[in-house]
Amino acid sequence: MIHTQQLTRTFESGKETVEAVRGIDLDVAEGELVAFLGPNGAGKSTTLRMLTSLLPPTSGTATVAGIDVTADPAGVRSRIGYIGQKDGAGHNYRVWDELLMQGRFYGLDKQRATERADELLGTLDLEGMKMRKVSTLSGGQKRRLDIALGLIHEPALLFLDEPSTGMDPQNRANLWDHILRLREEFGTTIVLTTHYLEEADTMAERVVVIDHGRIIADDTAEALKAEQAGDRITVTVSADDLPTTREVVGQAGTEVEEVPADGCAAISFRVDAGPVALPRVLHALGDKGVAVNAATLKQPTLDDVFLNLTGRSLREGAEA
Ligand SMILES: Nc1ncnc2c1ncn2[C@@H]1O[C@H](COP(=O)(O)OP(=O)(O)OP(=O)(O)O)[C@@H](O)[C@H]1O
Repeated sequence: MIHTQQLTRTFESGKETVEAVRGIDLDVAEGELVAFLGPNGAGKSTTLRMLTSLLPPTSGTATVAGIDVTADPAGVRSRIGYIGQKDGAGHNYRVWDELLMQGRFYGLDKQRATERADELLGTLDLEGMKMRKVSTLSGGQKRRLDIALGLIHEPALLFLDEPSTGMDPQNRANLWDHILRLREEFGTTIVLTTHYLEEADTMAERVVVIDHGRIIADDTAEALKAEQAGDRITVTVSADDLPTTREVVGQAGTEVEEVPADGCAAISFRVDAGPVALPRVLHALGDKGVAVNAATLKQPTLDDVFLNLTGRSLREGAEA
């Protein structure tokens, strides 16, 4: 569905050259749900804008839905839906009129535009809003209308730039229900950007981590966490039990770290499958007569993955 080779975009800003996207190679298959995750300024939106033909690449190539973005930008646009960061609906129009206008803009005849508008009002739970002016909708309703507008011409590929930014958790969950339903019902390929870690983690099946204009990791959230960070067990034992604990832990895991405290020490170590390893380690320690004062298991987040890859926290970047 998407194929890019060394996709690059630079901006001239005064005397400075900003390398926003530096050679991205990406393949997205039909039906995938892919999240671009990265801190502010990483190049996510610029990449999306090139893929949607809104911005010409400085160099490199991109084929989207079988069409070269540089050779035929209008062809790309007719085959995709794009929902940008700012809402695109005209605030003085009624929801229904907005949908019909968008349908006609994409070349649907009146009957088809009406059918699609009706379908989408249903799919996106906006039936009650049909005759309301856009300006009177809540933030979550407006965002759902944006999505309906992006889908009116039944694109097989949908791009969403930070679809849930600024939404409260309930609206965000609701929006995700709708996005996931689109996939299930229509097999829509979805590419979105986010800097919400939890969102990328739980919703997208594939996470493309972007930093400084480059893809630095690309896999399922599960695989990224297992490869890049791993589960960590920490056991606290008395100083007397330290030598035996070191021995057991050395056999059970890797990357062992020791933090001494008053008369005791916390030993933490990395394991592959924490929930399985933890009881085994506790058993092994018990068998050797070690009294464990406390034990914790920490499973990694995508922030740990980002930290491991870059030495920086994505959370800090996102809040900057
Ligand atoms: N029109 C422009 N002129 C100059 N620099 C630009 C322009 N558009 C983007 N940039 C720069 O390109 C870099 C990448 O920006 P981009 O908007 O793609 O990042 P992003 O990952 O989408 O960030 P955010 O999460 O904040 O939306 C940033 O350094 C940004 O300042």
